[in-house]
Formats: sequence, C-alpha cells, structure tokens
Amino acid sequence: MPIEFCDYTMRYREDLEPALNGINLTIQPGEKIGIVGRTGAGKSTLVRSLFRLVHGTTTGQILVDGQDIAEMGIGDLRPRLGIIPQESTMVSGSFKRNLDPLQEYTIEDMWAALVTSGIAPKVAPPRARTDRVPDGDRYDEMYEETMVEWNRQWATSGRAMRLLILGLYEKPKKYINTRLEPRHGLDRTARSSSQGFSAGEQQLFGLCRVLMRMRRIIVLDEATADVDLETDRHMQQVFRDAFASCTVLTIAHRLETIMASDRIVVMDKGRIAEIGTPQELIDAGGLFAELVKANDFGS
Ligand SMILES: Nc1ncnc2c1ncn2[C@@H]1O[C@H](COP(=O)(O)OP(=O)(O)OP(=O)(O)O)[C@@H](O)[C@H]1O
Repeated sequence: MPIEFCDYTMRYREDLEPALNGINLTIQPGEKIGIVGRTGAGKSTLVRSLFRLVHGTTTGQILVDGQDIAEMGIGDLRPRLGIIPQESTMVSGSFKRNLDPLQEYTIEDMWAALVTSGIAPKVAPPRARTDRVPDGDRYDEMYEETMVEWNRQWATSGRAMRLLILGLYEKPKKYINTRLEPRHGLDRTARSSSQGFSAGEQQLFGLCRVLMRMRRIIVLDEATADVDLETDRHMQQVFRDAFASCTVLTIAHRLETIMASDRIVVMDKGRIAEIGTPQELIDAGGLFAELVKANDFGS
C-alpha cells in the first residue's frame, strides 16, 4: 500500500506560517524518494510527520497502508516505520543497551543483522555461529580463525565501521556490556556530540538499530552527513542491498545519493515545488537544477 499525503498542512504554532502547506504526494511501495530543498524548506517536517513526531496543528491526512495515521495508535504506526535520524539518541550505558534499548533482541540477533547487512565481516564470531558455545581450546581456535578472517575483510572496509563492530564483536562477553566511551580514531570531524559520541557514530548506531528491526518504510534523515567518505560509500551500498524492497525516503545532502532515487521531491517554503526523476528535473531547469548546479542541499 502506498504512503499518501492528502492536502496535508502543518503549523508548529497557530501564529507561525505553515511548515508544510497543502502537500499532496503518493509514494508507491518500494519507491526510493529523495527529498531536497534549502534549509527550512520543510524536509524534516515532512518525514517526521509520518512518524507523528511533530506537534502542532494539522489539516488534511497522511495515510499509511490506507489508514489515517492520526487515528492509528503509536504502537500500530511505529512498527511499520524505521528512521535513521541525524542524531540518534544515545543513552549512557552499554553498547548493547544503545543498540537495543528496549531489550528485544539477543546478542545473536544483533550479530546476525550486522552480518546480513554487510556492515560486519561475513564470518560471525564463534558465539553467533554455533548453537552451543564451544568450550576451551576449540573456542579459542574458532576465535582466532574469526580474527584472521576479519582482518582480511576489514582491509577494505571503513575505519569507523570497523571500530563500531569491534565494540560489539570482540570478546563478546566482555565488550557487549562495556560502558560506552568515545572511541579513539573514529571520525572526529563531526559536529556536536551526545554522550561524547560524534554525529557520525550516532548515525552508525541509527543504521544498526534500523537494520535489526527491518521496517517496510525507512527514512534516512541526512543519515550519512557526518561519516567519512569511505564509510558513507559503504553505508550507501548497505542501503541499496538491505532496503531494496523497502520504501525509502531520503533527506539527501549529497548529489550522488539523490541521483539514484526513483523520484525527487523538491521542497520550497513548505510546499512541493517540483517532483520527478532526477533527469526530468535537471532537464526542466528549475529549482532542482539550480540546487545541483550550486551543489546546495541545505545541509
Ligand atoms: N519545533 C519547531 N517549532 C517551530 N518551528 C519549527 C520547528 N521545527 C521547524 N520549524 C520551522 O518549520 C520550517 C520547516 O523546518 P524543517 O526543519 O522541516 O526544514 P528542513 O528543510 O528540514 O530544514 P534543514 O535542512 O535546515 O533541516 C522552518 O521554517 C522551521 O523554522
């Protein structure tokens, strides 16, 4: 079933201009939509409205699976949607607690999601590979084999990703409950930090959380704005593979991310200014073409 915005208008406060104004938009299942526009155009408000994460006065409707989300319980709505926000909330506590705050998953579930996603090396640690954890020497042997394989695979993967996974995998019992500390060597070019973590690291956590849950509708809110280029490329590949059958709405900040979309929605002052395939919009020579030319994606 599609996602439908039907003449949807949203004001944060009665005395403010609408942040979204008369939005009509139908998104087909499995469609990959890029959302662009200058700062303040309404991109975040558009995707956050889907989750009922914005509070204010609204008119019109948003339908998900044919149902008005205003009439759905949050418990009914949220399981259909996954979001990788600009800054994932980080709580103080263990890595596991951050990855799985509601304690819904086993350590093995987390490993499986990371391995399947292609973020983690393909060879899972012994504890995740066997039903029964082998004892003593055999465990050590398997552990060593795993490390050799990881080092080989990691030769080509991102630095930030590598350290993130290490925190989850290495010496599972010990590390899984380790309290989170800023990790040396991760991308430090990022903006502000929460609990001592860079925005890039928070986004990696956001990605991991969504991958574990695998919703049918995924929102990426400038999800890779703050990771290094190598990690960004890797994450883009993960998005393509893991979310291939999902509906994906991406608030895009880099040209190459948007050009792979089925359609682009260009927001301007709370309205949809343009909509079409990237090529159509470039050929039309309007706002999108201008943004591309100036490489200005509002971030
Ligand atoms: N919590 C809020 N209260 C009042 N006004 C808000 C709030 N959040 C956003 N706005 C306003 O709503 C409009 C749309 O903002 P929104 O954050 O959706 O834009 P955006 O395109 O995502 O911008 P950016 O690229 O800077 O993230 C802007 O005028 C903004 O100032």
